[in-house]
Amino acid sequence: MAAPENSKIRWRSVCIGKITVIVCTILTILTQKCSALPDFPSVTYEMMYSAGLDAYSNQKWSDCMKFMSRAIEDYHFYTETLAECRRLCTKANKFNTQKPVDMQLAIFGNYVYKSNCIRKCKMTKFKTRPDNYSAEVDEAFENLKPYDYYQLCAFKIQLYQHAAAAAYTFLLSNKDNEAMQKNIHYYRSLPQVKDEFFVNLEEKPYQTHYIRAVEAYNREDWLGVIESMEKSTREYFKEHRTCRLLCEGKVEQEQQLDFIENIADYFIKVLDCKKSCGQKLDKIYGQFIEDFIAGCYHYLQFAYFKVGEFNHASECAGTYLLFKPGDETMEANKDAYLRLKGIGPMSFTPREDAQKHYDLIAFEAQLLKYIDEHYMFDITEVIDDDDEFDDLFLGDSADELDILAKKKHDLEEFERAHGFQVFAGPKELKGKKRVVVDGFLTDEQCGWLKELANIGGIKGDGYQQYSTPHTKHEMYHGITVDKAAELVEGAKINMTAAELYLNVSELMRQYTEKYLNLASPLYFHFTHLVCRTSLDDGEERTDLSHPIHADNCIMTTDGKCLKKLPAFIWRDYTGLLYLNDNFEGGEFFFADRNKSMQSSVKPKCGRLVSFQASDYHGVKAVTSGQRCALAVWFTLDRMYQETAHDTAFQLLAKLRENPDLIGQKKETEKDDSVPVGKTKALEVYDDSNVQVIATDEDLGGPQRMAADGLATEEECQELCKLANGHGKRGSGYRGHVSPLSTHESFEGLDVPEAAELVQQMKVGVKAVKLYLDVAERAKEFTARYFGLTQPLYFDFTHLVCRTALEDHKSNQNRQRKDLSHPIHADNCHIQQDGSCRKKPPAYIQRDFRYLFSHKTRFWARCLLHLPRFKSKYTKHQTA
Ligand SMILES: O=C(O)CCC(=O)C(=O)O
Ligand SMILES: [Fe+2]
Repeated sequence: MAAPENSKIRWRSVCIGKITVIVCTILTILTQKCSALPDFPSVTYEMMYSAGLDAYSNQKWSDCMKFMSRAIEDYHFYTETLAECRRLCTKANKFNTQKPVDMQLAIFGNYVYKSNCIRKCKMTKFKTRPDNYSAEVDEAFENLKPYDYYQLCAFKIQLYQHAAAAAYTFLLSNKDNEAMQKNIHYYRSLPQVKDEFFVNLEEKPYQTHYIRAVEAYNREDWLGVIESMEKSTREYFKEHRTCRLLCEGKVEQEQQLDFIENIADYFIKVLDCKKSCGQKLDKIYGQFIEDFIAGCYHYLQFAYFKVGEFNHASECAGTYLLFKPGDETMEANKDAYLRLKGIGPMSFTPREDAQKHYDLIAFEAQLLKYIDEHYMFDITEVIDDDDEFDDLFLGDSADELDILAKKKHDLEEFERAHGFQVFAGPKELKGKKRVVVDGFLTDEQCGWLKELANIGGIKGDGYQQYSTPHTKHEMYHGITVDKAAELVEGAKINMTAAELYLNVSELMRQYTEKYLNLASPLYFHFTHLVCRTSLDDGEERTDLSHPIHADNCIMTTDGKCLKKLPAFIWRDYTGLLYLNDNFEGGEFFFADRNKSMQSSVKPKCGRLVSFQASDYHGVKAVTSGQRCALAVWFTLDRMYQETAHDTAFQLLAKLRENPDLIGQKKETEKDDSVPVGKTKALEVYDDSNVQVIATDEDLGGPQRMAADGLATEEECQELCKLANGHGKRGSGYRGHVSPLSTHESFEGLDVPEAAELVQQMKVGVKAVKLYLDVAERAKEFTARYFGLTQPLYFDFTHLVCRTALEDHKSNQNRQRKDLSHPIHADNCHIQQDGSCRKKPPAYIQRDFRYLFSHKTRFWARCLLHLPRFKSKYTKHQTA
């Protein structure tokens, strides 16, 4: 059998730089004089541990033992004293929080006072002792590492009793440590090692008493049980308090945070630590005991019963039930006690200390649950914070309650007027702000919309033009509301169907807004009538029609909802209106962050389901037939509202006024409106030399990109020639020669000016066509790169050159401190506080901007100030 070894074979010095010098001096003192700690108040467990490690590596076994045991002793002294100071100061309050001018002020005032109290206490107890320990050393002590060294050093000098006890102590806290298991085994095999050598040197009083109580119980010594178990519970609460107080230590802070955020983050870490106290303490012989403290009262009630002290027995039964409500055995005992004389319901009032302990743990658990569900550890993570704001701002004054009642009444009126019936709410659907309402469409209306989708639907789910975007077993096709209006214009569908599409989506919007009781309006972000058609009817499938996802964030593998692009982070609510039920599968369902199903909704004609876009949801496989739905995503941000409704509305109004126009438009013209992503121009890029050289990450912000190769060298030269030869000074800046920097002149040529040049025969048509082509390329590439499914429009196109002025060509020029173009945004005015106001005279309609650049040999930098595009975002993450 192998001789004992240190559980961590590789030696790693934990010598702490700053203190090594001191340690060397102390070493000498300590090795000579192992006197009581107060003689050396400034010698800390950290120093002694370090000295012990030195002794260990120098094979000074006896010194190693001495230092390790002194280190352990000091660690106990230090932590107990620290807990004691914190305990003594818990009640140190100076400011009255009962009648405060400002509650927060009073609370923090008291913290200042408490902090002083703790500092004074530490000064008194620790005197000049340093109060700075490395997290690494503290962790070693928490894990009883010093016992590991101690056992090996003791073994080396054949102090088996010490070695066995230390090894055993270490093992109780490190059950899976194989090296120590082997050591214990070895020690046990030695003839000189007796069973009683294996003692737990870290046994706490509550554990000692508990063990005694159980032994007494086994002997049926009921008085013995009572005596020891009473002590055990008292000591347990004490130990628990100490453990919790020790959690109020230093916390590593990864980020620089605001005051309140800092406090909250700190508090959560402390709370997490406190929660672990139960796990840490509820152990006997290193074995975790479920419901430890409740179990103590079980023993007690039984022992009291045995000695005929029924009042105490009832009290302990009541205390047990506090921790384990509804426990059958104890309820039966309770019934039996109640039949005894002198025992009434009040006899079961839980013990005061137990009740206090319970209340604290329960409240902390509640807080932690809240934190778990709502706290944004990562600010990119989505939380359901709307309710909290509602809660915060909605007091319970009579006025506010009146408003609420009125809103509820309005909603009910709205439902009645339209014949809507709420089928399920938050309770059934297992999530707030979720609702299923029936009665939005008649069967006939569902038929029209379904037909509309089948006549005019475009392949894909509205975001990608693949016919099978989510599963290869189903085909998707859909139509937007503006396209539906175009179908009317092309005499492909009748007006009624398109009007219905427009109107029912508006009704969905209104209902969702009312149901959610929103203070600000909801806007359409994307409206899509979409069908999923099973491609292999009746086949066994394990996949989903739509995998679990959220509509406005990226679901991470650990279930977080990251509000980051490319998700549609501006989407706030989703409404799905179903059109049919004559298919198999296709149930909609809500899921939790572990992807477990919470509730499901069976689609049927006229059934609406509305929910928060951050809720996880999915669609079960459509195993046969076709499932159609009108899906609408709403946003609270007007900036993101789609134009499709306005376009459809206007076109339908025009067609109603001039029915002759219906069927007039030629097919070919219509083809231009195929969503971006499928145009010919774009397909060209698939094999072109365009290369994205920087993405949003490289460029430090979302929706940014830089690409090379959109024009060839010759094309660039050609464009520069056009700009240099014909650009107008100050073009675009009311003729100011140097509008942006006095060190540069600025020439530009917009598209009409370029066209005019052709007319005047100043330049050839080829050069201007190139100008237009390059602009078009950049526009298409932009749209494709950002996955836009609606066209971008040119707002302004400008071919410009900035030329360093002659006088600044010298060295002086290189030292210029100004910018060629001061920092600005293209569609808003930057305010002093850094925010950007989207208000005229800024070009608020501009959404994307592209610049083409070419450095010439001269001191000029030519730019094709490309379109400042107008767009609407209609991109979707692939679920
Ligand atoms: O059709 C449905 O029931 C849900 C579709 C969906 O979740 C989506 O398109 O994002
Ligand atoms: Fe969805």
